[in-house]
Amino acid sequence: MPSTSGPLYLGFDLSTQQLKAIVISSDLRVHYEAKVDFDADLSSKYGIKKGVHVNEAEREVYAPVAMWLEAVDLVLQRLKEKNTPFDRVMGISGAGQQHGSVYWTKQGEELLGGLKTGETLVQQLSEMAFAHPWSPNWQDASTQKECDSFDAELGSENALADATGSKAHHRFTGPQIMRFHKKHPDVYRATSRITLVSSFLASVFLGSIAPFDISDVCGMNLWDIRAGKWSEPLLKIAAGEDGIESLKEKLGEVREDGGGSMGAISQYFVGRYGFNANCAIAPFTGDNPSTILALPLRPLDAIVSLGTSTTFLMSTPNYVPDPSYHFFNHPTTAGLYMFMLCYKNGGLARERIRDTLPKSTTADPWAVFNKVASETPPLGQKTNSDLAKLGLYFPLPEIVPNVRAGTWRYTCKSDGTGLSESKESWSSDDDARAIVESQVLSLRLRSQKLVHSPEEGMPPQPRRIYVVGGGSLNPAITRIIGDVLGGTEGVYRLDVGGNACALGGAYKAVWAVERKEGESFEQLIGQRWNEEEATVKVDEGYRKDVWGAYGKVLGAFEEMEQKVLAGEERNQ
Ligand SMILES: Nc1ncnc2c1ncn2[C@@H]1O[C@H](COP(=O)(O)OP(=O)(O)O)[C@@H](O)[C@H]1O
Ligand SMILES: O=C(CO)[C@@H](O)[C@H](O)COP(=O)(O)O
Repeated sequence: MPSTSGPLYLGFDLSTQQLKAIVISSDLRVHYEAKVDFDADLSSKYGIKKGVHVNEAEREVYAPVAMWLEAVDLVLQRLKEKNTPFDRVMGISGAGQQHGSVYWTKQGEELLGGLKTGETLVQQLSEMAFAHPWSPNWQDASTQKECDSFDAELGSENALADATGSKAHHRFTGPQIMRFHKKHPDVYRATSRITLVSSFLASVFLGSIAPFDISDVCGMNLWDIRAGKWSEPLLKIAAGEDGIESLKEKLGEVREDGGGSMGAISQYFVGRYGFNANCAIAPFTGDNPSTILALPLRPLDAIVSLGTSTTFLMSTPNYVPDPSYHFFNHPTTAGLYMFMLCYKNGGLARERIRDTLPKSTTADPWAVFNKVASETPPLGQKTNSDLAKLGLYFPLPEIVPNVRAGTWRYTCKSDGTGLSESKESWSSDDDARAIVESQVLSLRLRSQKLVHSPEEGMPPQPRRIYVVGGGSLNPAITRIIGDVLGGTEGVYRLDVGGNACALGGAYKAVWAVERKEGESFEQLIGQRWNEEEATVKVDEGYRKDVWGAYGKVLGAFEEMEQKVLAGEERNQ
């Protein structure tokens, strides 16, 4: 039953394919939800596919900013149609897909502060508020040269990872700005402010340009995490001949406090939708930092986010950066960090394999995929003497490892020896299981340094694995996650389906407004979070024999990646 009194809090997730909104009460119960699917609702107007445009020739991927503005009004309209009492919403926060950049004009800042309630956001902003109509998307792979400069600037990719939490990556905003500046110098100079997607969405609700938040800023290769300030040498190479000061002005400040209020909601939303004029706009963050806020994550618990991207997330007090993964500041708690692995070939790569199978005759488009993936034995081995099947499925150039698009199929013996490229053709049934196994084997390989034995006699693995995102609804996928990754307490789905990220944003809004002096996010949410209501166990997790079988081929999996990477050099 929707709550009939008391404050409500609104969380957003502006992701690659959708804008999602969720409304909760102080006790964290969900009362209203709505979403806009860019392909289903707006592709006829914006011509996007899976939320973006692609320029193959330059490996560019980008999204129309105007589409996001239109989606904000549309998702609020849909919440209104569900009779959401906007006048009771006392806090708003949320998240945006990470690394994307938005280029505002000076006039955009002025327009933001004087929006008329009789016209929509897209009518008032799309023409004049942006120096560039597009936002480079995290799937972009056009910045290899710029990444080489970033990796070299501090001496090595290790030094860059140590300073900023990551080595240089195509999608990271610093290399993106560096290329943007070279490719569009006049547009760059006409740019008054550069925001991330998260601070773009916060700015729309705030009615002025919002600062970066302390976590999402770590996805730029520009923020010195240890020093807690912009890295001057890295700003310098991004800024080019226009100089560091002009870029500093465009970037603005970084807000250290993930909570509190950046100001009251823009009058546009009060007048047009009836929001409470005192509704606080809290900092918005990246989609992955927001996802780890969707539950009080304990050390050694892990989240696998099965969205367009596949990400593996853990919260840790230890800053142990390495070029093979990512570290970000925690979005609400100083002294904690978010460990992240991120893969470009996530949901869409799984969809492509699904679509090679016979079409499902039921309402579930994944029914056939699930059947064959579940009925195919681990590693495709009908007997232990059969060769184990290992594959890599990258319809897009991959991030981890940094390799060209392609599909590779190898086999090895059960003990991991005898790795060789597979000579016989594999069936789509083989591929259905192998793509999920390969994605989870990569998570296991790269998270080894972050996990230890959760209890006496158990091998190093996460204690609990929470699955979120669209793919978390899939029982075949969650079973393979348990088989490969383990989880001594099992695999759990956050029972908000694909909405964990928006839910994390809503929880952040509750904490931002209701926290007592010095009360941490973990304390406040931990006291109110109802685990039984919020999660459902979807798999047993650790099974000794099958977990051990995957462990025996982990070295072969890594060797396969090395062979493919070696082919990368030959291919260049
Ligand atoms: N039942 C399912 N099985 C597997 N994948 C699914 C299922 N339902 C949705 N998905 C996948 O989830 C992805 C979208 O998840 P979502 O978390 O909403 O993504 P994002 O946040 O990146 O927009 C799509 O790529 C879709 O293929
Ligand atoms: O690039 C990353 C993280 O580094 C991606 O996780 C993006 O942040 C977008 O993810 P989706 O929410 O669209 O899957």
